[in-house]
Amino acid sequence: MIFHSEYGHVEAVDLPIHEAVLGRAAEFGDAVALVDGTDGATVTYAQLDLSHRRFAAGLTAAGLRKGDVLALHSPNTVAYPVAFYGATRAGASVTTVHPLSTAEEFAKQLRDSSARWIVTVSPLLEVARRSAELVGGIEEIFVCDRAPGHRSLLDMIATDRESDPAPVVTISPGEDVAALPYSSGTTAAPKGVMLTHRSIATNLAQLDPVLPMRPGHRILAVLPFFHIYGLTALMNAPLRTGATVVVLPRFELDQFLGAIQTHRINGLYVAPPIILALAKHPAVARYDLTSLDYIVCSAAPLDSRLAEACSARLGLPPVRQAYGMTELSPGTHVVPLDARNPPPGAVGKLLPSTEMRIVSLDDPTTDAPAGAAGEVLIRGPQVMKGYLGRPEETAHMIDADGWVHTGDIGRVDADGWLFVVDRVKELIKYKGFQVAPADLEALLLTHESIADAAVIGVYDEDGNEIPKAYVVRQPSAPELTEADVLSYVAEHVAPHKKVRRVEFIDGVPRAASGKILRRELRDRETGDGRGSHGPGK
Ligand SMILES: CC(C)(COP(=O)(O)OP(=O)(O)OC[C@H]1O[C@@H](n2cnc3c(N)ncnc32)[C@H](O)[C@@H]1OP(=O)(O)O)[C@@H](O)C(=O)NCCC(=O)NCCSC(=O)/C=C/c1ccc(O)cc1
Repeated sequence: MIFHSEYGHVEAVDLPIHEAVLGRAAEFGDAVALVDGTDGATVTYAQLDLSHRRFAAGLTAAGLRKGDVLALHSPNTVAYPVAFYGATRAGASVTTVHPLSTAEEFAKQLRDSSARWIVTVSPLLEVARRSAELVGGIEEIFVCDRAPGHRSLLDMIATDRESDPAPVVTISPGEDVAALPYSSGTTAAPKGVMLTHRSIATNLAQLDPVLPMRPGHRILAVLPFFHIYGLTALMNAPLRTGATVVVLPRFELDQFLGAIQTHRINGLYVAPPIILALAKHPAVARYDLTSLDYIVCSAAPLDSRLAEACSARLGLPPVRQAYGMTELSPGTHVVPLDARNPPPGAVGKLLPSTEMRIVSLDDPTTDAPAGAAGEVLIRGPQVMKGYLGRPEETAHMIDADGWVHTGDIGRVDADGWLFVVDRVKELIKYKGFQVAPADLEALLLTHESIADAAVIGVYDEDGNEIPKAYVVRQPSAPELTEADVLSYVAEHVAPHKKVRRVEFIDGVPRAASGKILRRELRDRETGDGRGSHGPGK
């Protein structure tokens, strides 16, 4: 059985993403597009429009050509959209990079994506330089602020390029890749997710009826733009509709609450750890948060009691969940802003032009019985083009009929609300960031005192899923401690991928094929086989 959207159909948006988003920028003119939440500096729509065109011209003058890949390596700043849309206007595909990636992680992404250009910020310049050295072939590293020896975006957009106008590059929206974020998927190697101009632009149109934005609306961008959630909900969607985006470089509770108060924020798009803070942290009481109209939460499972505590404390309608994934540009389900009594725990209803199946976990060719849980399959214009250079993994993810096998287990109630109840894929979500257990296992095995290792997700006291390692010591290394293991991993990975708990065991349970029997580890964790891989609902 195929579930269809009650919101009907939207036409595919056949525009380059910079046109789809900034097409009305001239009309919005002097309205404020972006506010730097750290110092209050503003960028108007007219300035954003002009500066991204100048940056495109600067990149073209530097030698960037259509089809080149540019790595954007920055926390959220007001320059981020200028760099992103400037690069796509010049014809580049933008691979977005976690600003806290280690040089090795960044180098892997540069190598896999064949990136030739980097845009970074001065505090991250050393990592960017080291990554570039590790791979070679990088033409130039630009900085969004200023650093000796590197061209600055600020100077490039200040240049009067009347004689060197923005390049005219012909883009095929359905074919050309606008964004190339990296996803851990289910395997160790992160994979480049090819999102075309059309798939991202169409997803914005699909979100319109359920999460409308408008001029005068003020949105706080604290989740990172480098992930598709932030890129879509916090950058593309508001800038397309004339709203104002207040930008913060990272989540720091007082700064975040202060920004809501100062900038009279209307809409928050967050992940579960922020709902936790809003529900429980004493600091929340010190700020005037009465400007808030709604909160949307996505990226990881949200406990419904926590959601309820948050909305009750702030006197808001129920927290709206949304569901999606990088491979889906990202949205497929949203609890609409105007839904009166969404059932607690629902992640939403199907977006327009999106189809879904719920298939049996034992036999994916058959549907699960009505109302029963099964794997969620999705089809629609927001489906990615594929994983860059990985046809087999693409075919594994998108079947011959165009269905994306999400790896999430869900059920649909009689009113069409989707509930995500578990996950079939071996992926840990730490605060909404993907962590592939196989990635950490491979790293642990490079430690000379570790004979074998397995990693699973367990839940901490706040309900966050965290990576836990089961480690078998080498017989020659009985002195290896938990602290040794934690610090070894921390030295080699971005902070969100850190192993946060260690248990030493005599042997990793494996099938005859060598595959780790994670279910046995989970059972061992909970004693009853439930709960260690679900948010406790
Ligand atoms: C803001 C969060 C929720 C919490 O921030 P945090 O507590 O500071 O933790 P971080 O995760 O940012 O940082 C990890 C660690 O690094 C540290 N850190 C941090 N920035 C620094 C620093 N600049 N220096 C040094 N140390 C630092 C930080 O303190 C922290 O330390 P620790 O507490 O030990 O974990 C953060 O985790 C976060 O942004 N999570 C969301 C990730 C995310 O966007 N995922 C989206 C995936 S795509 C998706 O799901 C799409 C869904 C979707 C569906 C439908 C739609 O319609 C739309 C979207």
